[in-house]
Amino acid sequence: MSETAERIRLISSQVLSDDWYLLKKTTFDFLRADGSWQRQQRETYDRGNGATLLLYQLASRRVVLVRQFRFPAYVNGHHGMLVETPAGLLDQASPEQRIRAEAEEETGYRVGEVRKVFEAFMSPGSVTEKLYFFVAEYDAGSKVGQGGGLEDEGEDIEVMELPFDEAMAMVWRGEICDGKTIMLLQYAALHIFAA
Ligand SMILES: Nc1nc2c(ncn2[C@@H]2O[C@H](COP(=O)(O)OP(=O)(O)O[C@H]3O[C@H](CO)[C@@H](O)[C@H](O)[C@@H]3O)[C@@H](O)[C@H]2O)c(=O)[nH]1
Ligand SMILES: [Mg+2]
Repeated sequence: MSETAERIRLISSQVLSDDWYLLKKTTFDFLRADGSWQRQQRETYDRGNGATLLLYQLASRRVVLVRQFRFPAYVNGHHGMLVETPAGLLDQASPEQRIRAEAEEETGYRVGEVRKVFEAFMSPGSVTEKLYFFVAEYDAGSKVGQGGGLEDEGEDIEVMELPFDEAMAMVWRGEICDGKTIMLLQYAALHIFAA
């Protein structure tokens, strides 16, 4: 049992929305550090887990990113066209299996070996999702299709191959403002493209 199992007593759980993904409200008692029990309620948004990948080419010092419209960012004041590392929800597959398929679907690059570099909860106060982060090297022969995503799922993805230094400059200029993408680019700055 985990160290917190004895500190949590589930009281009830209510499904608020079960449409595309699952939103629940759960009531539980939590044993505080001072030994007292406190009743709390939390909403959790469950979309399953996901995986993302930074495609990089060492010799040319380039990376492959994707650009697509993200409605939730749009409703929060952004123009909505986010530049990101390719990513997808796991849908019951393993993270490695899924990221290979997703990378090819979104970018047109078929990757060989992928390396997992870390796992992270991206919004642990409300979203249950854990994201698995990968990196993989590509070369000219890796490009097997156009990418672009699945039109019937509403995906309309532009593939961008650009110098790594330009991608980092886009982070500093605020033009790349997606968390997973910044994390993988910074990983690359430290461990892949470090001078
Ligand atoms: N109809 C409908 N479609 C939806 C809805 N929400 C998402 N979709 C569609 O569901 C598909 C999910 O595509 P994926 O490529 O599997 O996932 P993703 O949206 O790219 O998510 C990835 O990035 C997220 C943001 O960084 C990550 O949170 C997630 O883990 C994953 O890595 C997309 O076609 C998206 O438009 C919805 O409420 N309704
Ligand atoms: Mg995606």
